[in-house]
Amino acid sequence: MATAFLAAKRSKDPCSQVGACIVNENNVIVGTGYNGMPKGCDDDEFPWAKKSKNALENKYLYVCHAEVNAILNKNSADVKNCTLFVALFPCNECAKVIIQSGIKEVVYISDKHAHKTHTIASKRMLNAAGISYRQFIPRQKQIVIDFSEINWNEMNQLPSTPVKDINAHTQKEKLKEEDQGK
Ligand SMILES: Nc1ccn([C@H]2C[C@H](O)[C@@H](COP(=O)(O)O)O2)c(=O)n1
Ligand SMILES: [Zn+2]
Repeated sequence: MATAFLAAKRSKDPCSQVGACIVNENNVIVGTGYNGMPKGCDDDEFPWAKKSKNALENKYLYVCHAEVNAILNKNSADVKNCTLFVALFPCNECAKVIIQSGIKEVVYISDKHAHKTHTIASKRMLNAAGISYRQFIPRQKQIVIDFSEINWNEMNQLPSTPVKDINAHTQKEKLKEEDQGK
């Protein structure tokens, strides 16, 4: 699920960044995706509005949902018997693709649109197709990714000297020694 949330960070949707991650029966990741405009449809040019009176100026007619992108991005022959992790419960259009792709389980975090017809239709299809779904309740609310952590010293939790700096230091010492005629 964390991988799904990480994928979501790439979405240009200013309102809802949704990510999805598919794993196979051995829990190996076979695809990730996030909500975005189709290839060739510039994420910076197509509209991200929600409530324009002109439907053509809203995102909904254009955006590819995270679940569909994850399925299309698969790096395996197929996604049969795989599990899909997704932040939001899949809509009816995604449910159709999920069913046809052979995914056997959906794990989601939020079902905030449970009352809406697209979710009710989605559940009706998933139930009929025998695809199980369950809510994921995270044990921890946050995971922090700290890129500087790799340079931290295990013993005292102080940043250790990055390799680049060690080299710079050694080079400085060498130049000093040369200057001193050593
Ligand atoms: N399961 C879902 C649900 C929604 N999305 C995408 C589609 C839109 O880009 C956005 C929803 O927009 P909102 O009406 O919340 O502003 O999330 C998805 O990819 N997967
Ligand atoms: Zn959808």
